[in-house]
Amino acid sequence: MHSSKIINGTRYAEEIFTLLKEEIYTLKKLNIVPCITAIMVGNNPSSDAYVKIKKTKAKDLGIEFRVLKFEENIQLDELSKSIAEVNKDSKINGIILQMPLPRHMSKDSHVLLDIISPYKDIDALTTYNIGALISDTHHVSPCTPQGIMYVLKKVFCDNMQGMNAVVIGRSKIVGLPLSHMLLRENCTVSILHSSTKDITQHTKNADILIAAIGKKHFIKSHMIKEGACVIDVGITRYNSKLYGDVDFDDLYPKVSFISPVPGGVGPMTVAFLIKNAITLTKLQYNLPINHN
Ligand SMILES: NC(=O)C1=CN([C@@H]2O[C@H](COP(=O)(O)OP(=O)(O)OC[C@H]3O[C@@H](n4cnc5c(N)ncnc54)[C@H](OP(=O)(O)O)[C@@H]3O)[C@@H](O)[C@H]2O)C=CC1
Ligand SMILES: Nc1nc(=O)c2c([nH]1)NC[C@@H]1CN(c3ccc(C(=O)N[C@@H](CCC(=O)O)C(=O)O)cc3)C=[N+]21
Repeated sequence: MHSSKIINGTRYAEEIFTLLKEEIYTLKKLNIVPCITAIMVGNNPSSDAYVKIKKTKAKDLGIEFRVLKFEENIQLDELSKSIAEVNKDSKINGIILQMPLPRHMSKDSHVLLDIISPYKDIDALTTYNIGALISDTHHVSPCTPQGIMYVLKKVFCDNMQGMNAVVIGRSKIVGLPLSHMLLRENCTVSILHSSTKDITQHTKNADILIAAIGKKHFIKSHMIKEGACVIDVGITRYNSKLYGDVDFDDLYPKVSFISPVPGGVGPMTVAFLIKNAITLTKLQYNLPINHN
């Protein structure tokens, strides 16, 4: 059982990195150094910050991390060709197409993602890997939802059966895959979004509430049930400070568990990104993979 009310994502991430270090060491003995490439399009200060965090962690662990940056106004054809080249490069084991893409190409994001081989798809966002998750035949799944499930399993000692889980947000990278994973743990899942009529009516019913919206301090204490477990995914940068979707101080007295921003879900995302990269590298070399 988790001993404090505050879910310490940084500590859980360290737990995962300790295990991953051993796997990286084993690969090294076989002369294999996993190599990740992040593809960035346009200038987005948040994306720069996130990619920097990923790169620093990868390098710390002895994993190679390359960044390929393209101009915002690059043509779709040219970008597609470049992604295909990275995909073909046998030295590159895992690819991240950093989201969001510039507005003018966001409608084409699935076309661009599907250029990536499912065996190099660290974010598990290709059509194949989304299908594999649903059919339970996946090797990798999206990083942030994996990180959230890891901490929830710790908090609830692997038993979430019958709990009401309410997810706000239905993106392909967070809300949607997370909802599926909660369903697989036998939670009763509600997915809320921008057209949901009475958000509070649903959130008040949540034993587990997950906010993945991107709206600063959207969740206030009157919106939750006494004793709820609240996971804050949203990150808004405002005056160079980070804010979650949850008003932490307001909710704190009422919750059983709460994840902070920063120091909650973010570090878990990075941990599972590295884990996925190692899994994909092992698959490419036909080595046995660790399912834990
Ligand atoms: N900590 C971490 O590791 C990560 C954090 N994030 C952060 O999480 C947040 C969400 O990211 P992402 O899923 O990519 O974002 P998207 O913008 O793709 O999705 C946001 C979701 O929130 C819903 N939404 C927006 N406004 C409201 C509202 N007023 N009421 C109810 N629902 C609303 C949208 O509904 P609709 O579908 O109807 O538009 C949409 O489904 C962002 O702040 C992002 O920075 C993201 C990934 C990892
Ligand atoms: N293709 C793709 N894959 C992603 O995984 C992806 C993406 N696109 N687009 C954006 C989101 C966001 N994201 C985060 C990564 C690290 C932290 C993180 O480490 N946060 C720390 C510190 C944040 C800081 O100090 O800036 C924390 O919350 O404590 C957060 C968020 C990955 N994303």
